[in-house]
Amino acid sequence: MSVPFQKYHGTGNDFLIIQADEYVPNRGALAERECDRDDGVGADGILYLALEERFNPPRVVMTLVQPDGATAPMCGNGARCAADWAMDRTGADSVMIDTQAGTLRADRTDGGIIIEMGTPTFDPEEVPVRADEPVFEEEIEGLEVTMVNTGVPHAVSFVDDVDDVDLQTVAPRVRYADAFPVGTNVTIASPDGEGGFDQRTYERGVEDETDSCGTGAVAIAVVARRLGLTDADPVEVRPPGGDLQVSFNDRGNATLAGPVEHEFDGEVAVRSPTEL
Ligand SMILES: N[C@@H](CCC[C@H](N)C(=O)O)C(=O)O
Repeated sequence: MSVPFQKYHGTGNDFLIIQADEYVPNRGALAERECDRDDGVGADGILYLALEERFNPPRVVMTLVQPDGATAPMCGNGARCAADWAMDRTGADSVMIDTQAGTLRADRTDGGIIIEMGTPTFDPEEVPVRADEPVFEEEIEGLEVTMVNTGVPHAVSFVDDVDDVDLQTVAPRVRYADAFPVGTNVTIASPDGEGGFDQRTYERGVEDETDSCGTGAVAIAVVARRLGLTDADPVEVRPPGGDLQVSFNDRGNATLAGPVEHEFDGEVAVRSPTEL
């Protein structure tokens, strides 16, 4: 048996998209196999999308299954890819994306897709981090981090030059630190001198650095504003895979904007339950 997929990426953060009503007996096993860049199609995750066209604007229920087989409550670039996918199918220029972290509005722009990212929080219970107070610029496993949740947890650290950091060595220690009951993504940023930042993120669930992370870009902008490191709006954030813009609206919510590309389509084999 096989199921069709569409491959999308948002600034290099790439996903297989599978319609949620396709029969996939073990979503975790499929993600582990097909996200592998040597033996599978290769991706940072599989997005299962259920399109509900009866609403105006149309709605999409999004579930991200990561390469480790687990689901994540939110994904900024994934949500932008999901929006583009839904807009291609419906002709709409706006859609609502239902995620485990809330319902987000997405709109088509000249340069790609912009999405409203919910309200970021430093509250230790909501990040979550084992601490009595919000964690600002505290050393955890050798890295000075500020903890924020932008849909998923990020440990944000500002450094002089992101390219000077050995992320593969530094990040796993922080990602698995005892302070984080559900782990954390690790995002480093260096100021560009004009209110923007270069970004690198080591992602929980991928267990590796990715070319871009949308919730990470928002985390950088939110923390930088809070620490007085920028007053730019939009804040330009540059992960290795492309350029993202983070803005702030009247409701205190961040928006995330950037390009999305539909790369190719294909099919992946799925096993029937009797073969598992
Ligand atoms: N790449 C995503 C974030 C995906 C979830 C993350 N790896 C987690 O497990 O928290 C993004 O663009 O935000």
